[in-house]
Amino acid sequence: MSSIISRSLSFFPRSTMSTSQSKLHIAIVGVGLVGSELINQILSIPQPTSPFSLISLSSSTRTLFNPSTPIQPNFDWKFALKASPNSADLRALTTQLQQLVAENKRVAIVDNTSSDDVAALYPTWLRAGFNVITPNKKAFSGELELWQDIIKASKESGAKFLNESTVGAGLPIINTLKELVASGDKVIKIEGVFSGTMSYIFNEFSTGKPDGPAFSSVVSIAREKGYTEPHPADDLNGFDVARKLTILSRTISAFSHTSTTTALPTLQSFKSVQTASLIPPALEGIPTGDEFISRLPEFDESFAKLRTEASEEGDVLRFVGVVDVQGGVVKAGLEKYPTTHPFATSLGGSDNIMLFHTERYSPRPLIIQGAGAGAAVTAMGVLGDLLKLV
Ligand SMILES: NC(=O)C1=CN([C@@H]2O[C@H](COP(=O)(O)OP(=O)(O)OC[C@H]3O[C@@H](n4cnc5c(N)ncnc54)[C@H](OP(=O)(O)O)[C@@H]3O)[C@@H](O)[C@H]2O)C=CC1
Ligand SMILES: N[C@@H](CC=O)C(=O)O
Ligand code: NA
Repeated sequence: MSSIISRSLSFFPRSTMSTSQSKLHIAIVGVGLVGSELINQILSIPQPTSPFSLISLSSSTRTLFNPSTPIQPNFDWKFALKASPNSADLRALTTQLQQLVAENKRVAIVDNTSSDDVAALYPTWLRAGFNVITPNKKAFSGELELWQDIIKASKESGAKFLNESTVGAGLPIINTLKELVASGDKVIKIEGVFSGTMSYIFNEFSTGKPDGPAFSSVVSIAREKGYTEPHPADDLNGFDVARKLTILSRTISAFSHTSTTTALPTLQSFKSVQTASLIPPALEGIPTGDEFISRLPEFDESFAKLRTEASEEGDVLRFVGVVDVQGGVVKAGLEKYPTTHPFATSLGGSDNIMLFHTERYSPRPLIIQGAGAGAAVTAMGVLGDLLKLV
């Protein structure tokens, strides 16, 4: 991590980074796994030269806001946030941040929640001149109108939205895709393993042998490792992959300067993606992640049967996604691959792998692979976006 930070910092002349007026004022909303790690990473940048001033933190219940005394490395922010007399109020925070913009200060708001309500505020924040940085997929993969309003608001005000960690966590997926299409390349197809959780589950569960660990036990471990969404069903129903495919499709359409993407369907939301869920019907709609995990062992036998069938054909199971621009298809589901296929041989842990087939990268695709979930790599992608702003 530190090598990435020091490499990025060396891009910026020190004289432009040190005054508090010129620093980027950061307000963080959501201090769970990713949010806490992001705070650590921001505060690990040597303070005198840091381009950032961390001025506000919000959980779902409390807020700290103090632009005159930014948060410093040894400050016990967890205790201070819990003890704060100010309840969380994003409308009030918006007004406070507007005051900073009026004083010519640069502001970025970082959403580390998975909340639709927070995501719905992005157009307001962009119009107010705040840059929006987030690993939250909701706004970019939800209703088309919100996505269109975000693009419009960013164009109107010049404030940026950056969302690298929404696909492949810290892997450089969104930035690479934007550069490919903005430079005139034409995407033919993107395919791969887009879920760290699904990757971990099937790398462990389906190795080509007829038996192995119980499905429910690998799901529990994926959750303990911090790979899953707050509710693991959001991974297992394929919606997390469908959201990522929606983000990629919309990024292609929004940042291309050619009109060669006409076959690509305009997705009304991630629900328009053809998605094959792995949730047994009896577990649909279970409200909490804990209850979901406790009921999952009831279905271990049927998952074991799928594993045995694949193994008898010399195959492994992998959950994959495709954005087929030429064929006009966007889909996600469980597939079988021979044990010699790269999806079987080269993935480990929470690895994602994405193959970009483009006019320039043809016949051999551009391939990006590495950890695609986990707090450290996700926060790094968010910090990378913040560094792009300074
Ligand atoms: N974990 C990973 O590997 C990856 C995660 N992501 C994305 O990063 C985001 C965060 O994930 P993660 O940290 O794992 O999730 P967590 O559940 O650990 O953290 C989310 C936090 O958001 C807070 N929150 C919810 N609603 C609000 C609100 N209205 N205002 C302020 N805070 C709120 C919750 O706070 P409270 O505790 O107070 O309820 C919770 O602590 C998600 O969108 C996820 O999809 C993206 C890539 C990878
Ligand atoms: N739950 C997601 C986290 C990253 O987006 C995944 O498993 O990939
Ligand atoms: Na990424």
